[in-house]
Amino acid sequence: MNFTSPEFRVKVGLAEMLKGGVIMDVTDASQARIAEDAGAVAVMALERVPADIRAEGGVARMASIEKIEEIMQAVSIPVMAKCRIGHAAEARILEALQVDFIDESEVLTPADEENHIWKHDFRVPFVCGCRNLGEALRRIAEGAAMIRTKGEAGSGNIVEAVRHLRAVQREIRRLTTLTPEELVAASKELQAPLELVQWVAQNGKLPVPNFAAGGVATPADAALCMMLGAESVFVGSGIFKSEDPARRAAAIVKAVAQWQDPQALLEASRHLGMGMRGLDVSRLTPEEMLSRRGW
Ligand SMILES: O=C(CO)[C@H](O)[C@H](O)COP(=O)(O)O
Repeated sequence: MNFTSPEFRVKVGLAEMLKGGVIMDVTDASQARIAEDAGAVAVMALERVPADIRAEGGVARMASIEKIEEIMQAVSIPVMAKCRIGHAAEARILEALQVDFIDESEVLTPADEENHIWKHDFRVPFVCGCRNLGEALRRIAEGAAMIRTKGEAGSGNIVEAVRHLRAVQREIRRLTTLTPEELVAASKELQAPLELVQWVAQNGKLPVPNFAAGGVATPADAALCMMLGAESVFVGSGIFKSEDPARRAAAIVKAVAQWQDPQALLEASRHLGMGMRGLDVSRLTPEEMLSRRGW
């Protein structure tokens, strides 16, 4: 199967190099420099941070080529960029631009409500979001070399990220207890290929790195994601919708690197100024939940 091929393992190796770090959403060169100076391991180029996409509405597309180039020229760390779910043409353009990773993201307006991109056909690695193990395995089957739990992007509320991280870990643990014939039924329930289900059952983890995203607003939120099994954290609105983005960005990097050290977390949490206001996710309608996009 494709997920064990040498080409795929090279893409996964690139994802592995980002473990233990923070990937920050940025919309221009000045935000990208703030991210790099704060110690981000990569930046994610997009036209608006998720909180603005949510507030302003309209169709959210791949960022403009000029903005992505501006960001690529501004920093020396890897640059990722988002394309719409199912938008293989945006992805081909980003690949031609030589971004380091493509995020087929629910944060942008989906281009295809049934099909995600067949990512094995690309040389560039992809990251995709998930809410549970079945969604993660379907994306890996299509060729995603990195998974991130979706959380609720732009909400400033960590509750959905926690829900999704716990769901993935709980479902992985369950698979490790099943017999071979029960794994066949699990594959049907998860709507995921049996070979991938068997691999997860044998290894007790995903075959690609599992990062967290969506709603991280404080160093403590980022540390909580790591405690729940994330191997790295994506942050956007929580930094750039706060009073002091540079300070908060550095504090979140520190919290992810030292998430097991309460004293370090205490220091990272001091003197940050106002955080983003945040939303009560339980009041959002299903249509307003970005995490429900994709399947
Ligand atoms: O899809 C993403 C990963 O790059 C989002 O940009 C990420 O979820 C950011 O969300 P938030 O603005 O809540 O931090």
